[in-house]
Amino acid sequence: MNVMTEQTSERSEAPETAAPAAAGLTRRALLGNAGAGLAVGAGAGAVGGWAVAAPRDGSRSNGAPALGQASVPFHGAHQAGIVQPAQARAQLAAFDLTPGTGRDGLRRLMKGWSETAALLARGEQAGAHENQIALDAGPCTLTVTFGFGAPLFDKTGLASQRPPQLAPLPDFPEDTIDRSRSDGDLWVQIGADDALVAFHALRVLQQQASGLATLRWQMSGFSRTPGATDRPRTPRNLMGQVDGTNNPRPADPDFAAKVFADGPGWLAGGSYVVFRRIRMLLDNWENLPTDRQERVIGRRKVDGAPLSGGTESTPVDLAKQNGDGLLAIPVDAHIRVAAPASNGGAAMLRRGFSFQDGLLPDGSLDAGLLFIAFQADPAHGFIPVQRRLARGDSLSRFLRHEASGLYAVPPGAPQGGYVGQALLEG
Ligand SMILES: C=CC1=C(C)c2cc3[nH]c(cc4nc(cc5[nH]c(cc1n2)c(C)c5CCC(=O)O)C(CCC(=O)O)=C4C)c(C)c3C=C
Ligand SMILES: [Fe+2]
Repeated sequence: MNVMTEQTSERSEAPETAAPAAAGLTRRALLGNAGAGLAVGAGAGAVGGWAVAAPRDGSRSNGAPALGQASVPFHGAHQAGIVQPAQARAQLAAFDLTPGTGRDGLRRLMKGWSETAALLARGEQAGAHENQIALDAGPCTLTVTFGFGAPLFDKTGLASQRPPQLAPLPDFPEDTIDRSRSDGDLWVQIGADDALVAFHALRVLQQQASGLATLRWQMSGFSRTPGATDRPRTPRNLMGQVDGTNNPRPADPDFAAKVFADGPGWLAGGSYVVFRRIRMLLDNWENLPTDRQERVIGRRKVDGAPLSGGTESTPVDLAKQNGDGLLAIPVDAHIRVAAPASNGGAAMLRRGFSFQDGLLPDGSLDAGLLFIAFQADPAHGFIPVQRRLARGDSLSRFLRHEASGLYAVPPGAPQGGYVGQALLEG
């Protein structure tokens, strides 16, 4: 049974990569199941209008394994953490290479990090750097995804291998980017359906990097917890919108062409990821009546259906007019301005997480979206779309782009190999 297929309607088309970790190898097994029982819920109760009766051992009432037992293999053609649905918790971070690390040091680091990520993804202990933070948890769908930032290539004598697509992103109008929370030599995206499991993975990787790379920035994110809704649904963001509906789907014939890079050789089957920390002006947003919020996005808030009619999954009709002759989806609606049809076919796979980092000096919430988008080429993905959004999107007046990064995401590592091997040993 595959827990991943239960998570949302969008998720059900993801490849079946999640599986129960082998019993006897999990951290939980090491403690004799003492930590089991909390993954889904505690006892019976009414949540969102429907009754929950979670078995005390943490297993699903439909016979699926407990949430904590679901695992996503680290090894494969593509890195884990791209096509799988976003987990409940995320740790995002960038590291800078320590002066003198060079290509040999980076090779050692990527080898060690890949070994650790593979162990943790199976629910095993981390070896020399184990700190027991997640000792009694299963793998909890942990994924660790690595990316290489542009400066890494110069620092390791690999400038000739740096793809032109890694050129710095342009400045967009109204950007207020804090460079100390942006960029970096190495990007790490950790996702898991448990906060301790995600934190544990980052802490272990940080300690393992000692002497080779230091943490440049770190951010925590979250999305919907599997099992929180009555049935699998597309998650909502902190503005209350259903977010992720019109993402490319793995089953689409052009999915790979949109998401995976076809070169240079060491990157073939990899991707490019754009990261943006986007703060939401929630006080302003929430002062807007729901019907105006819906016209800002172009979809209904209650169910994510396009304003051109139908249900969430109905294709958007950008030409549809209301009885008054006005466009059903306004000219400055987010889904019109961002659509591939408005941007020469530019597309990306969005896989973001919400964030909430306390209060700003003016008392407002420091909260929003850790926007993450994987794409075959940022020049035919994020860059043209963000250019148009910054000029003509009515959502942009409720947003502040505060941090940014662009990284090349190498293909997945085969069994016994490590991420970045083709670059570092090529
Ligand atoms: C440059 C790319 C994009 C940024 C930045 C961005 C920010 C952003 N988006 C939302 C909320 C929604 N976005 C939706 C759709 C959507 N967004 C983008 C691109 C960016 N969004 C695209 C390409 C699309 C799909 C357009 C289409 O083809 O229909 C939606 C609608 C539901 C969905 O399809 O996901 C919402 C809601 C926020 C809150 C935000 C910044 C914080
Ligand atoms: Fe969007």
